[in-house]
Amino acid sequence: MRIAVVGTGYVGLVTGTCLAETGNNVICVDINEQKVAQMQQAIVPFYEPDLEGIFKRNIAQGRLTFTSDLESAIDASTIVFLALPTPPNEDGSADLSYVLNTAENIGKCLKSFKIIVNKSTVPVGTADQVREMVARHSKHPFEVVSNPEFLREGVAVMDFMKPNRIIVGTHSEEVKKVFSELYAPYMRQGERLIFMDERSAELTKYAANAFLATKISFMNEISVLCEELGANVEMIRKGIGTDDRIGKQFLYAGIGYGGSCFPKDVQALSKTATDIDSKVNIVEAVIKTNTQQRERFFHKISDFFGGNLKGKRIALWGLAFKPETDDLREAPSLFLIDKFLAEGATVAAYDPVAMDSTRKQIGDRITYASNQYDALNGADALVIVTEWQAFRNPDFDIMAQKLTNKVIFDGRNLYDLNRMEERGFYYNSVGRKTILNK
Ligand SMILES: NC(=O)c1ccc[n+]([C@@H]2O[C@H](COP(=O)([O-])OP(=O)(O)OC[C@H]3O[C@@H](n4cnc5c(N)ncnc54)[C@H](O)[C@@H]3O)[C@@H](O)[C@H]2O)c1
Ligand SMILES: O=c1ccn([C@@H]2O[C@H](COP(=O)(O)OP(=O)(O)O[C@H]3O[C@H](CO)[C@@H](O)[C@H](O)[C@H]3O)[C@@H](O)[C@H]2O)c(=O)[nH]1
Repeated sequence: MRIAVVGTGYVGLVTGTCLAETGNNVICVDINEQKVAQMQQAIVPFYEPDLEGIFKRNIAQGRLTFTSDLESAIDASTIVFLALPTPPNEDGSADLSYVLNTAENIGKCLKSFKIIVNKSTVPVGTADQVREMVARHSKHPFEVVSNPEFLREGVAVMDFMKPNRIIVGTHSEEVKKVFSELYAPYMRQGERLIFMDERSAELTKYAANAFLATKISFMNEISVLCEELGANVEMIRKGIGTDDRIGKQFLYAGIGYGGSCFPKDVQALSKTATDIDSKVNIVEAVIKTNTQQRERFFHKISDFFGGNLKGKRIALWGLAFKPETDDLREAPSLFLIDKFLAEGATVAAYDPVAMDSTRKQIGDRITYASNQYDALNGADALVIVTEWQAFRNPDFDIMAQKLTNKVIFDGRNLYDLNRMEERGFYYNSVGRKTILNK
């Protein structure tokens, strides 16, 4: 099939590349000309494991091309995917300007029938708005489909190639046929392609993210109880996760969820409810707990130093909001950095891939270490923010030598408590007892 993908971020480029991989002809459009030039030279513009190989292969085979010219891409395609940003407005609602401006531009250049597919995360009713916008500028027939994306950064290619399910919101039988064919190569079992109306598809995406965020906030609340009551949240996780009705995933307590999706989508769902004079009590509690969780983590560190961080050197392991990405959107590291600096501490950070993106965003407000151990030189405490594999089994002897104090605050529960006790560290993690150094 001939496909255009508008927006080449984590979703758009993965979508375009993975659709090319199954034989489709894909042209990717981005407004950022520098990014387009990079992709035309077969350079992936961000870090996403497993993308580069299939990206290069499909470019070499002529099935994956790039342009900044929307009209030529629309002319060359029958299906047009929108994978555009929907960042939060100040009031928490989703900013639809990228999607609606593009819909307007598509309307203006429509010359024949197209299926316009929204892959961005958008509030209920956006498909209708896109339809109205295109129709305002075009007399040609078209369909608007809601096809929300569920991939996770860091495993995006696998998630796209082997999805748990694909949701397609459409009322058109013709579209159902086209999508059944388009997505057949990605289906392990036929029933994973779920057709529904557009509004339900739009809400399914928010419900999924809000539910996952709820699991996390729930466990974070339990972690607070664990700390107060002398229980171990990892035991609770195992204890409840083995119940199939609960499931093992997304039960990891930590420093609260971050990333480009959960914070904004949970907020947007709450705003949607407010706009219709409804109330989503659980969702609002999830947001509150998430904020409290990261603040609580900061206060534990501050309290350790008697409430005075002035002149303290903090080593930070991890900047990305999660491992295997360079994405910093709503990363807990940025929250902590702001707090540390505001309190007069200095920060030396190390992240295996997100140092360039951090430097672009916050410049030299912190120092960037060339490896994880150099970040520890003369530090009063190590704070672990992202659970990169390289942090899981570090050399504790080197750490002990480099740190001024053998003090670790671990927001990801990476280490065994007994081993930390043997090693003589002060070790403060989430929802577990604190190990006091000898
Ligand atoms: N990142 C994820 O893991 C993920 C997963 C599922 C859904 N989503 C949703 O998908 C959407 C896209 O997210 P993302 O993370 O890929 O965004 P992103 O910020 O990584 O990428 C967006 C891209 O769109 C481009 N763009 C902006 N305006 C444009 C225009 N007018 N024409 C062409 N290109 C334009 C930008 O230059 C950028 O390359 C959002 O709604 C997001 O909520 C994201
Ligand atoms: O048990 C857990 C699982 C995750 N997290 C945190 O939750 C956030 C989000 O993690 P994850 O879901 O792995 O990353 P994303 O790439 O943001 O993916 C989410 O957001 C995407 C955008 O909507 C969706 O497509 C995905 O299905 C959804 O998992 C991160 O800060 C994680 O540290 C926890 O704290 N505990």
